[in-house]
Amino acid sequence: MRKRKEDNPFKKIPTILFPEELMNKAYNRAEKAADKLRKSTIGLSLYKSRVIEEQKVRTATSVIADYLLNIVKKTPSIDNLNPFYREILEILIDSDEFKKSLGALHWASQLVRKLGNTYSRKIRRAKTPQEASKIRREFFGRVSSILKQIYPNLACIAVAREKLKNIPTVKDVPTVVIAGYPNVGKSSLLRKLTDAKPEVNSYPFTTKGLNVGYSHYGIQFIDTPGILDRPIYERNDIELHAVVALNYLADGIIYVIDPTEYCGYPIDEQLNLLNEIMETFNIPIIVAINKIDVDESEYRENLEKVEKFLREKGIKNVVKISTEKDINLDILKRKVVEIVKES
Ligand SMILES: Nc1nc2c(ncn2[C@@H]2O[C@H](COP(=O)(O)OP(=O)(O)OP(=O)(O)O)[C@@H](O)[C@H]2O)c(=O)[nH]1
Repeated sequence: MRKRKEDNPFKKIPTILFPEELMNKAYNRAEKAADKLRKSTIGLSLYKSRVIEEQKVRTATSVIADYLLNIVKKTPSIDNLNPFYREILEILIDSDEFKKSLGALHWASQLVRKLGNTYSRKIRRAKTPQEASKIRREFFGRVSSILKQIYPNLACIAVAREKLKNIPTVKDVPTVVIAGYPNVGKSSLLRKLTDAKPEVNSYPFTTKGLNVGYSHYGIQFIDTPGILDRPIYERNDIELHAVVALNYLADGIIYVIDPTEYCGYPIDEQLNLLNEIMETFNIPIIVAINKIDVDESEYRENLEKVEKFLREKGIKNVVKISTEKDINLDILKRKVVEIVKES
């Protein structure tokens, strides 16, 4: 599966309670349950205290074991994760530690349940109310030390949750990524292709944020400052993961070229990056030659270079545009819809 098919799966991870908070929750619930029984149970004091202490143990067991198991169940399994999100996860957290931590929570949940059964049985055999209460205290002590043992694992999941839950949900709609050197006109183009003001989302990909815009014809456009705007071989590990993530996400790429070089980047560098992107992504590319409102005599030589390059590479999806003067943007939109349909 190449494309993401679900919303941000990390949003489902429940809030992580730390050992002390979880123990407090278990104590409180156990006390409440015991209170109810105190009022409703009649009988000799030994029988009554056994029933009450057992209730405390059982309530605490289910609070803690269910809570831990719920985290494990609601946390997406890395192996089944859509590749787009898996790449993001690799960027943000140590996935081995994440897996190990989930394993630890599962282990702790089962152990607490087992202890709950063992100690409940012990309480039923207690010879005095004091003994029943001592056994219950011992149970709480053991559970507390299990939770302390998994403290680093809870912390790992909590950190992962914080980092992952805010990844904006990139909608499950056809997606086109806009690439090109800085200042070639990518943000202007994004604004022209989409209806509302694009959302700027913080993304693990880049410190600059990721601009996402939606069009009325159902396509999502993403501008990726900091990622596809200079040579890919200069990328660090994190950014390489980001490139891979984009590869999973995109149905098409618009590569914006500024032949006027007003952007500050020579045309040769712009063509090199286009070449790299074509080699890295196995996705249809449209080349948008921007700023053609500028007098052609200023950049004719560059334009010829671009056209020669495109001919040699066999790139046919090419549109000369001006985002500023709205030239040929309709043709570009039609091409976008075509390549997305094909993809
Ligand atoms: N003449 C002309 N200038 C344009 C055109 N499109 C964009 N520009 C100008 O180019 C500059 C850069 O435009 P942006 O849209 O910010 O470029 P960008 O690629 O998003 O830049 P970064 O966000 O830095 O990556 C701005 O000064 C725009 O006004 C165009 O069609 N014609």
